[in-house]
Amino acid sequence: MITLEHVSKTYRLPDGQLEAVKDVSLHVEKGTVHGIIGASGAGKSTLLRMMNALELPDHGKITVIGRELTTLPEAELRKLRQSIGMIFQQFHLLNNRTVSGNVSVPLELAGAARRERAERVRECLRFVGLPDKAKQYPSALSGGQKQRVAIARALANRPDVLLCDEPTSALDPRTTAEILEVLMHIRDTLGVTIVIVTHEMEVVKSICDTVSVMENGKLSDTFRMQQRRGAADMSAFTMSYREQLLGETEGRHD
Ligand SMILES: Nc1ncnc2c1ncn2[C@@H]1O[C@H](COP(=O)(O)OP(=O)(O)OP(=O)(O)O)[C@@H](O)[C@H]1O
Repeated sequence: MITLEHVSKTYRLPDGQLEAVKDVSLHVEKGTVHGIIGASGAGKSTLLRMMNALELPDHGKITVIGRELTTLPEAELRKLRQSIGMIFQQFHLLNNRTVSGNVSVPLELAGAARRERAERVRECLRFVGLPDKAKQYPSALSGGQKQRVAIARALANRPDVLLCDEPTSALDPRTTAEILEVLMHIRDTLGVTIVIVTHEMEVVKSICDTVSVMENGKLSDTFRMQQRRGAADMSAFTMSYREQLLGETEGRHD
């Protein structure tokens, strides 16, 4: 569903350049949740943003839903982006539009008719459990409710892929668990392929089928979560992400 082949990205800065992503290759299978975990500045968000061409790589090939993003003309890229939803840590809702208005935005951009939009907005708000908030403005909602609205907006155009950039980092543990439930429901009932960038181990443990670890712009490890065994009795400071998540060190999955 998503394939990256030898992808690199360098940012040009006033005083030099910064290699944010270095020669990354990765395959995410259809209908799975793939986690990208790693320290701050490792390049996780940059990698995610390249999966819908919000950032373009300097080198390498990115294929999403069978289309090579790196060679698509802008008009086709815009169309393909309708099949790739995205949610963010800070929700990015429009404060001057109601909940319904926010969910309606991608449908308006896609040229959907008013009646079809209204029906789809209702469906999406029901899906995320907020049918009664349609007429509220974002300022009247809790963080968890705002993220549900952002998820409803991301689902409006029936995407095949959902990209999540630290979706629970601004939320408390209980609300985090609720949002992760919604994401699992999306994978299980809609078959959407989900990529989730996080620095929270618990998020990966709860919902990821496969995981990549990013360090200094490179993928240092990729593995499946069902290889999980007993928790190792080691300090989190000396254990690799793989050991902390799986309690073992074998079984590389590329
Ligand atoms: N638009 C940009 N211009 C210049 N440098 C950037 C830009 N975006 C990111 N960077 C730099 O690239 C590196 C990787 O950043 P990125 O946000 O991808 O990492 P991250 O792992 O997602 O970090 P965090 O968890 O803190 O969000 C960092 O050093 C960052 O400062």
